[in-house]
Amino acid sequence: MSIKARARAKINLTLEVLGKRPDGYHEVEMVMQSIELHDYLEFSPTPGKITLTVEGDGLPAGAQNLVYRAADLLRGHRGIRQGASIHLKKYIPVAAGLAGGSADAAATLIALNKMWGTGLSLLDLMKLGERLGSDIPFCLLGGTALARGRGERVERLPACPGLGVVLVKPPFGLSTAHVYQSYKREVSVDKPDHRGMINAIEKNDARAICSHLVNMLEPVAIQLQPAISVIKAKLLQAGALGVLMSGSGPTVFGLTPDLDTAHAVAARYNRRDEQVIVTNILNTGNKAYISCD
Ligand SMILES: C[C@@](CO)(OP(=O)(O)O)[C@H](O)COP(=O)(O)OP(=O)(O)OC[C@H]1O[C@@H](n2ccc(N)nc2=O)[C@H](O)[C@@H]1O
Ligand SMILES: Nc1ncnc2c1ncn2[C@@H]1O[C@H](COP(=O)(O)OP(=O)(O)O)[C@@H](O)[C@H]1O
Repeated sequence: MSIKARARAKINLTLEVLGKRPDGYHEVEMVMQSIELHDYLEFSPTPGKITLTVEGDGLPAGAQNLVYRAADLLRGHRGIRQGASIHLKKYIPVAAGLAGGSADAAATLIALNKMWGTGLSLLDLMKLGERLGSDIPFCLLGGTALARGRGERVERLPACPGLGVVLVKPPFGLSTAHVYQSYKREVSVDKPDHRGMINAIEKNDARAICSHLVNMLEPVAIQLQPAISVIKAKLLQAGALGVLMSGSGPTVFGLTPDLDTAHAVAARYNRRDEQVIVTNILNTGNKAYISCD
């Protein structure tokens, strides 16, 4: 039986850096949100080994790819002898602050747990996934969530309203490690008001959500790549209700009341060499965020 999965991207509605940890990571607190934009993955059983083919974006198809590493991790964890042939079709921009790699790894854990019958719970998979990246536990849970620790301690929040999202990805990547290493507390914005953001979400208040958008990594990313602040200004000019850089960047997202308005904002956006993608906040109720069929 083959399994098809959608690996959804994420944006950060708030991101607070609380300080450096002894293990070299930074303590963070952030409100994270799944969006419809997704990669496609297809899994088929094969005897013995793991093979991966990748369509789009010059990504490694070998053991460096997070899809391969997630499959290998699950196999080793449960002493599996079975193999898998995996095809990945990329749509999420790479090294963009949208957790595309983490989303693919999360989808791989869910799909192979099903195909191989390893029987791990979602919590087991989240525990296993955090070894591969701080965003993987969130990508496994999906929806609207509060993340703490280095990002691996996630708890579900009330669902964010289905707003439109315009993503603008400049023609360069930003390494998550480099942005965190360059972070300086003094060069930052005020701390986010997570509780205020959560109240705005509970009230379905799009304007209040936009007024609470704060990412403490944004100033250092803008120091590294000033084009990010130009993109923010152009997105507001095009009619977005609120704008923010996602995660460690460089992608900037603009929020709109609905998907149609997001298409109108994208059409008005004065693009140069940026990639512009229209999508929406994703809420699937109590259905899984990683759809496997
Ligand atoms: C399992 C790994 C790491 O040991 O294998 P290698 O790739 O190093 O072999 C994976 O890359 C997985 O790396 P991990 O570092 O967890 O990935 P991410 O969570 O995306 O973080 C990338 C980098 O950003 C910085 N970072 C990230 C999150 C955070 N809360 N604070 C940080 O300082 C750290 O320098 C971290 O190394
Ligand atoms: N399947 C994958 N998709 C995207 N990036 C991947 C994948 N596998 C490994 N990577 C590597 O992981 C790093 C982080 O990618 P990604 O998760 O897209 O960035 P971000 O965490 O900024 O959203 C990139 O340097 C990329 O080379």
